[in-house]
Amino acid sequence: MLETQDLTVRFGGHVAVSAVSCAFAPGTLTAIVGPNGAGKTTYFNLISGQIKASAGRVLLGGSDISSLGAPARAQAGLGRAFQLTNLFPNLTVQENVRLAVQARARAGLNLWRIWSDRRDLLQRADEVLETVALADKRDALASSLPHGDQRKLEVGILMALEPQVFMFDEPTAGMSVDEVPVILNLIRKLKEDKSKTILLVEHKMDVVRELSDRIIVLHNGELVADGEPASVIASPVVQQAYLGINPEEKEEVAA
Ligand SMILES: Nc1ncnc2c1ncn2[C@@H]1O[C@H](COP(=O)(O)OP(=O)(O)OP(=O)(O)O)[C@@H](O)[C@H]1O
Repeated sequence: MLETQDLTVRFGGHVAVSAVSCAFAPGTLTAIVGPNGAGKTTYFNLISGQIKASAGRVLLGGSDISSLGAPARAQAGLGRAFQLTNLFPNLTVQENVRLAVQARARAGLNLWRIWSDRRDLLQRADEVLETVALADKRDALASSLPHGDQRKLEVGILMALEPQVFMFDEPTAGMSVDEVPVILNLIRKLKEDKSKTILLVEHKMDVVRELSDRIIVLHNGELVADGEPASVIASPVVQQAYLGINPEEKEEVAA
């Protein structure tokens, strides 16, 4: 579904992502882990087209999308949650999702079509809001929602866009303890659709271990480990050097 070939970016003399080659299959959730500054977010930015690669290629469904900008990549099927920047703060929760449903339906700017399809669009928007547990807040302004609800709304918008690839960068960051399970449940639900490819950047190893089918580890921009979760997490070199875990804490991680 998604593949990077020798993907590289340099900022001045610093190689932030270095010749990363990796393929991500449909029906899998791959966690991308590594210490701060390892290049995880930059790798995401290269895939979604936020920044331009210095070298290498990104393929989606076998097509080379390297020359496309971020909007065209989104249209091609790459869906990324952007730390709340996808939200229209002054629109209601329902309107935010409705716009995403509409974009998906490619109703575009044809006003007649928008009007005639409006009921369908709203119905689909409401279905999505049920899924992300925001139906009772459909009339609230997005800006008035607490942080956790805004993150849920962002996932809802992404779901409404129905991308082939879902990219989550620390989706539970800044959430309260009781909000975290809601987002994790949503990602679990997404996993049930075996046609979707999910990429997750996440520091919380308990989340990674529970959700992922595969873990890749970046360090200094390089791909240094790739495999099924138990073996990657258990690997001493990954624990000590790349996840910053002391050998004494190993028992805790393995538990
Ligand atoms: N636009 C930029 N210009 C210069 N250097 C950058 C830029 N973006 C990222 N970097 C550098 O690239 C490296 C990788 O950063 P990146 O944010 O991708 O790491 P990360 O693994 O996501 O870290 P974290 O876990 O802290 O979010 C860092 O050294 C960072 O300072």
